[in-house]
Amino acid sequence: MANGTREKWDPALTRLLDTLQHPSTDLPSSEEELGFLSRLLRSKELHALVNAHNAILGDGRRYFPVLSTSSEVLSDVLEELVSRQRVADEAEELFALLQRPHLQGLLYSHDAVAQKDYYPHLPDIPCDIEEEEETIKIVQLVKSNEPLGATIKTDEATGKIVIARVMHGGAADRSGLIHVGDEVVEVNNINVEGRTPNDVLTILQNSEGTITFKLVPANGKSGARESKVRVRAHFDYDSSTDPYIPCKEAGLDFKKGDVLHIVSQDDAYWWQARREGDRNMRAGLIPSRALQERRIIHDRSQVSKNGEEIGLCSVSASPAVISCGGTFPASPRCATKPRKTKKIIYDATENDDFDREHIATYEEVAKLYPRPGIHRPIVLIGAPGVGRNELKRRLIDTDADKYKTPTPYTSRPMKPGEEDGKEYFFISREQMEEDIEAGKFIEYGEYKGNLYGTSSESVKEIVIAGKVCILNPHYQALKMLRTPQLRPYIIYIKPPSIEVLKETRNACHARSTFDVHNSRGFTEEEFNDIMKSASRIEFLYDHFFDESIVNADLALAFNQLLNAANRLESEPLWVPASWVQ
Ligand SMILES: Nc1ncnc2c1ncn2[C@@H]1O[C@H](COP(=O)(O)OP(=O)(O)OP(=O)(O)O)[C@@H](O)[C@H]1O
Repeated sequence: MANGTREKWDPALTRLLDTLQHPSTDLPSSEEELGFLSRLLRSKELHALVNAHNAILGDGRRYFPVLSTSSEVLSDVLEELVSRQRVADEAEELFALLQRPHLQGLLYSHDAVAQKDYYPHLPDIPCDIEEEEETIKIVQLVKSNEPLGATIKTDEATGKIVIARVMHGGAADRSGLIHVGDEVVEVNNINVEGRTPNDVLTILQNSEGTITFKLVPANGKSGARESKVRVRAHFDYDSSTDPYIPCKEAGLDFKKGDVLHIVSQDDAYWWQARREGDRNMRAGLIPSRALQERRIIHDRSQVSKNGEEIGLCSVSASPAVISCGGTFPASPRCATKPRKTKKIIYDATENDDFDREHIATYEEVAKLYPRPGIHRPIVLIGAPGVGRNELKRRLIDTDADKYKTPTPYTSRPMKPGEEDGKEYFFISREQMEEDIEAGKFIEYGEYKGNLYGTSSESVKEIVIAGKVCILNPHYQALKMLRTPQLRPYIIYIKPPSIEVLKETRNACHARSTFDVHNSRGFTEEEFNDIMKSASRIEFLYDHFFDESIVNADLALAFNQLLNAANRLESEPLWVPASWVQ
């Protein structure tokens, strides 16, 4: 190695290398050991590590992270950039750079270190310590208005008071000194042996200034790692009405559709979460998926047994005994089916659409950034007659070159004046049956002895051509459409109240879609059918909807649809996590 090169290296390593060249009795004697040591000391990797170490610690300064949420800042910047990509080349380049997995990985690692997201180490217990002697840590916190962010319980086995839970981002967590399982020995010099958690609470409430805990550290520290998981909630949660939450003040309320950042899933029954976008660092408690599923199953079984809420199902859980309660809406399965006079009749069996064996609690989601030239299909779902065709037609009218709807297939013979591929693709019944069997149709049905259907291929073709595919399929087609390949944006067209429905439709002389010839208005019974169908669809599929639009005033509803279509092109939106992997 030339001296010139070596000079740039760490002086201590260079000295060591020099020593190796003049072996003394203190050094390993075998050629093999000397060779190994010399190769190790010359390796670039070791020198890079030493240089990094020196750069961080060498000048005696201590470094602190400027922020510990750089990956969240990254998401914000991406969101800002997404609409400006076309403004400047630099913006487009930055957008592409920030989406690179290496850069995102680097920022995640930075945040993990900044959040001290690694295994905490306490000093080793000296070897000569007496068997009976325990290591005690003394933690002093200044009392403020902020909750401590920890819960305590009596350990069932030992009867001692222990830390049951530490809320991510709370005061206890930020101290880095209080961990789940730590035994509380003294609070403000008061021995708490034999006391209850409530006694400890009273001591804490009566104390002023600083609070001093004497704790016996737990043996195995629970990992403080903050997860990156985001979920969309499919139910409303109000902690104030939940009698089984271990600590009411720590509960996090949310509404169906809210996106939550799950920071800890350490506890099987109570997760810790923040509402996405909420910069409040303290996490709150929410029921875990397992707990919520149990509650739903229990509620359903009670509804089907008695039709009303009764009793509680106890689930023994740490740190509390958790039970389930609540009522479940009566199944709208009894809804009268709308008369089937439309051309395309969905052919699935009744049982197929009863999709609630799937229990909707939380769905893991991730942000999908729009990419120029690749448009997500827009799917309008709703009760027959609610106005989906009307809205679709209006959207296509705004730009017929951009918004396209797939041409349906039929087995009926072509009529004079018709063109293959214009109104329909005309194929033989045998061919169509074969394709249906092979799962090539997203929906299909039979009318007056002829088959009609929409093929998945024709949807894909529109997407590949860089157009926005707009569909208004039967709701049973949702499961086939909601795939990572198509990534549809599902808009539910909701009817207004029955009074407003009648009023708006009658005022515009709306044509009934239940009538084969579309020659008359909706009847009283048909209005009722629209409402019943709507509640059935909501019950079965509302966890699939990205957005709902109430179709009362047509112009207003259309405006909302147009806004949604524009948003799809310009904003990152939450989608099932599996779609972005
Ligand atoms: N908000 C509204 N106010 C008044 N009339 C409306 C409104 N929305 C739709 N309509 C009218 O209601 C009738 C039925 O609408 P449309 O054909 O769009 O229903 P659809 O949901 O597509 O039904 P289907 O699924 O059975 O084909 C049409 O005459 C349409 O113009």
